Amino acid sequence: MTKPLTKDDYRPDDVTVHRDPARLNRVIRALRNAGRNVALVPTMGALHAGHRQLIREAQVMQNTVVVVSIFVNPLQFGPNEDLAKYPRQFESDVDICRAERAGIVFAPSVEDMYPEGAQVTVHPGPLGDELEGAVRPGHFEGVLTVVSKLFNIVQPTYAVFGQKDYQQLQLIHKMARDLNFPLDVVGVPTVREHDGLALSSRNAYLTPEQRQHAVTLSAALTAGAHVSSQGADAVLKAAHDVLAQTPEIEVDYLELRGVDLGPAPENGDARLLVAARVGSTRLIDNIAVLLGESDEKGE
Ligand SMILES: Nc1ncnc2c1ncn2[C@@H]1O[C@H](COP(=O)(O)OP(=O)(O)OP(=O)(O)O)[C@@H](O)[C@H]1O
Ligand SMILES: CC(C)(CO)[C@@H](O)C(=O)[O-]
Ligand code: BAL
Repeated sequence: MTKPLTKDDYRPDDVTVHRDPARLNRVIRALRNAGRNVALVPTMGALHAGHRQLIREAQVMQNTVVVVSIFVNPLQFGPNEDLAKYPRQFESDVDICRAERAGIVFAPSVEDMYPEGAQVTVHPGPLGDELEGAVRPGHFEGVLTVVSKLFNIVQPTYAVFGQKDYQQLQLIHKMARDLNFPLDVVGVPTVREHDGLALSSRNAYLTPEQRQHAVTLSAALTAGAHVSSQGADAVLKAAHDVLAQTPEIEVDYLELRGVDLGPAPENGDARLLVAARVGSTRLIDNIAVLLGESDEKGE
C-alpha cells in the first residue's frame, strides 16, 4: 500500500531530499494541484557556481518550486570514461541547494532509475552522432533517456540547462518539441572563472599546471569571436592559432556551426564549439559569434 504524503515530503522552509521517483511524482502532483509551478534543474552533482546560476534562473518565475536532480547517469558514460571517478559530494551539494533556496533535491539510485529489464531509450537522431556524439558514441542517447525520465517524474513547468553543454541543450530542445513534452526548456549562459575558463565539475581533475593550459579553450573561442566580422575562415584561423600555442592540449574538434548546429551561415548568428583533452581530462566550451556583421557578440 502506498504511504500517504506527510509534511516531511515538502517543507516550504527547507530543502527536502527525495530518493524514490514514484513518491516524488506524487509530491509534485500535489504541488501542481495547489497551483505551484515546478522548475527542474538536472545535474550530476559536484555543484559549482554554474549550477547555482541555473537554480537562480529557475526561480525567476513567481510561485515556483525548484527541483534539483543529482544523478550520475551511467547510461551517458562510455566504457572507458570517468563514471567511477566522477566527483560525488552529496552533503555539500544539498547545502548549496539549501543556500540557493531550492525546494527539493531529487537523488534517485541507479536501480530505481534503471530497474532490471529496462530497455527502451530515446534516440537523438543524426545530431546525436556529431561533435560530442562522434567522440562519445551513445552519449546523447543516454542523456536524452535520463532527461525524458526526469521530465516524466518531475513534470516541470520548465527545465533549465546550461549553454556550456550547447549540443546537449539543442538536443533537449529538439526532444521536447519532437516528443511533445509540455514544458519550456530554458538555456542559461555559461558561467566562467575570472580568466574565462568555463566552470565545470571536471575542472576538479586538473593539476595547477593543467588548469593554466585549460584556459586556452576559452581564449581560442574569444579570439575567434573577435574577428567574426571577417567571416568564418578568419574565425577558425584565429581560434586554431591560439590552440596551437598550447601543445599540452589535444583538440578533439573546433567547429563553427549555425545556432541550431546545422551548417554555419555566411552572415549572421553562429556558434563556435571546441572540445579538447588536457591530460586525461576532457573539456568542452562554445561561444556565440555574429558572422560578417560586427566584431563580437556576447552570450
Ligand atoms: N559553467 C557553467 N555555466 C552554466 N551552466 C553550466 C556550467 N557548467 C555546467 N552547467 C550546466 O549544469 C547542468 C548540469 O551539468 P553537470 O552536472 O554535468 O555539470 P558540469 O560542470 O557540466 O559537469 P561536467 O564537468 O561533467 O561536464 C547542465 O545543464 C550544464 O550545462
Ligand atoms: C543533463 C544531465 C544532468 C543528464 O544526466 C547531464 O548530461 C548534465 O549534467 O549535463
Ligand atoms: N555535462 C555533461 C555531462 C557529461 O559530460 O556526461
